[in-house]
Amino acid sequence: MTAGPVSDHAPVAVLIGFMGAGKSTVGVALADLLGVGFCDTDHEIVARAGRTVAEIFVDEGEPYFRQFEAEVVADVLTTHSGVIALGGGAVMTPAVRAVLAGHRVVHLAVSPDAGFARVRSSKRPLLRAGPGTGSVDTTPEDRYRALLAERAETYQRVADITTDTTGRAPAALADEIARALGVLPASAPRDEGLPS
Ligand SMILES: Nc1ncnc2c1ncn2[C@@H]1O[C@H](COP(=O)(O)OP(=O)(O)O)[C@@H](O)[C@H]1O
Ligand SMILES: O=C(O)C1=C[C@@H](OP(=O)(O)O)[C@@H](O)[C@H](O)C1
Ligand SMILES: [Mg+2]
Repeated sequence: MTAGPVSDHAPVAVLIGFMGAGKSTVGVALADLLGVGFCDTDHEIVARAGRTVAEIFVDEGEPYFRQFEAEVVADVLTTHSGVIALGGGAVMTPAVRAVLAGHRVVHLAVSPDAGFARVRSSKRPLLRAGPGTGSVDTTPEDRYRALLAERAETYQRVADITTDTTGRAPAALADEIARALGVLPASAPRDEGLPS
């Protein structure tokens, strides 16, 4: 992936990574820290479709969701200059990887144990069994672990920066990402305890 933004209006950062890594949560913290807007592509999909992500998966199937998602990602990358959080599967679509070229892409990683603990009670369709969702022969935890293992290399390859979120607070992660991107506002407090 090429380093550096593709245009003056490019988003400050695009967060990728698996379900439960904290993209939506850390994205809000990072946008607040930088005083910029935040866009979550899943929220944008829900707003445009008038249905939840789970409803789209069940009613239309995953390929339809991925096509819709790719269109929304391509759109917000050209219109949104703040922080963007993608859904966990977005970068598995080749068209999404293509439009991410030249953007500042940050991979939020998470261990399988910590990530699954964060999402086990949620409504994420790929962790449920049924039409358009996961296999009925496996548990949600099996599906979580298998999908994470399947996607890990792609997240790593697409990102400019990777940070492990396991056991770390969203605010600390936002601070670290802003520093890594070199976009921390001048007024932000410096790290405490560093030698002067
Ligand atoms: N760094 C973190 N530490 C602990 N819990 C977190 C952290 N980041 C997110 N969470 C929690 O994990 C769940 C999933 O977070 P979310 O931001 O929706 O992840 P993603 O968008 O990557 O799927 C939420 O309940 C959120 O509060
Ligand atoms: O990993 C995935 O394929 C998905 C992740 C979800 O977003 P989060 O990663 O924000 O949970 C959401 O887009 C959908 O349920 C599919
Ligand atoms: Mg999310």
